[in-house]
Amino acid sequence: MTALSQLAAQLASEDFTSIPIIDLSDARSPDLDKRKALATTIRDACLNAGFFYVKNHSVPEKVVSDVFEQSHDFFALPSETKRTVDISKSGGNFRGYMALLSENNDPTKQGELHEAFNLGLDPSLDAASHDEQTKSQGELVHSDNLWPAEGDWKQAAAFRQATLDYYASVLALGQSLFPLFALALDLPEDFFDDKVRCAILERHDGTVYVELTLQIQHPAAIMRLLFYPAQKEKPITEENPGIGAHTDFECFTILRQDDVPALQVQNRAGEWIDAICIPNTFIINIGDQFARWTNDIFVSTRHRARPATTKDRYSIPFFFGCDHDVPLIPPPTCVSEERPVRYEVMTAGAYVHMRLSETYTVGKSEA
Ligand SMILES: O=C(O)CCC(=O)C(=O)O
Ligand SMILES: [Fe+2]
Repeated sequence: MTALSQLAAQLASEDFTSIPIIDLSDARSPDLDKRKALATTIRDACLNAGFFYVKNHSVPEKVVSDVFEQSHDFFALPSETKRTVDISKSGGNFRGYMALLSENNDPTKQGELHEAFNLGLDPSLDAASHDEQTKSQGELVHSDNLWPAEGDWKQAAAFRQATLDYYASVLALGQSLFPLFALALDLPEDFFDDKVRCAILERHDGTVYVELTLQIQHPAAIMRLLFYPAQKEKPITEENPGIGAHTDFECFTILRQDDVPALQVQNRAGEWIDAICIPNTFIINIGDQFARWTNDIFVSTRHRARPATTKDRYSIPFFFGCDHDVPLIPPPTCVSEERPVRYEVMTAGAYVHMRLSETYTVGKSEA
């Protein structure tokens, strides 16, 4: 058995009652030993809870507060205005606005008490990813995002700018985690470089942008603004949760929550552990694509959102996958005699599309 496989078996059998907080200050340290030490703490979290907080993550707080402000204003718009960017107009591409009760992460339930605005990589950041060549891949089409028009909402341009600034900053954070995940898996630090092909550009004012070139055709990162309105008439129940119990689909999720608690993570004993709100942190959780790719060395853990019924809540999950054309072949360190390959190899795009189609009935009927 490989050392990693042995450790995975051990940590997957131990339970957790809290979620670790990991300091990312050493993520870009010139000292390899420091990067390795950080990767070890990340490894233990990925093999055990599948969830961890990160602090000192380099995303500017102003970028975060701006997008939350815009999110508040967007969801406060009249329903007709929000419907101008309804997901049904995205050609089966899961972009745009989703109204209350239009989603079911747990298919046994009756609709979820949140609204959402979904976006992916924007052509203004990467025109090349929207060309015909990309569309011919036939797996998951990267079409334009749906943005409110200035004629419908005078703040539309500021909304778009704040949302894209956040997207670019969190994309950069996500990309900076891949070398650490590689070290965590006993792989060369650059293992994921050709599987997540974005280059990060830092602007003189410190804003991080992402340089995307022609070869980057499948940047797979979907961000959602989520709004859980306070429920006075229709209380949050088992049947109508904020978000029902589920695992995420992509490699990992970078979640920012506001100060209204809701997120809970299920441990192996079946208990729901509160993922409390910790200022200036993001929560990272492993998704099913990474669990599958690593032959279940990394664990993808069930979670749900059950906000208090008396307060509005806002959160922003950012689902980071590898490029859609990459086949999910388990790396050699994740396979051993005792842990033979567990899953059929699919490309990342085919896998995510399959999972999205199961959850979003709107996207499915349009696809
Ligand atoms: O809003 C939250 O805290 C959790 C959101 C979530 O789990 C998801 O969107 O997958
Ligand atoms: Fe989730």
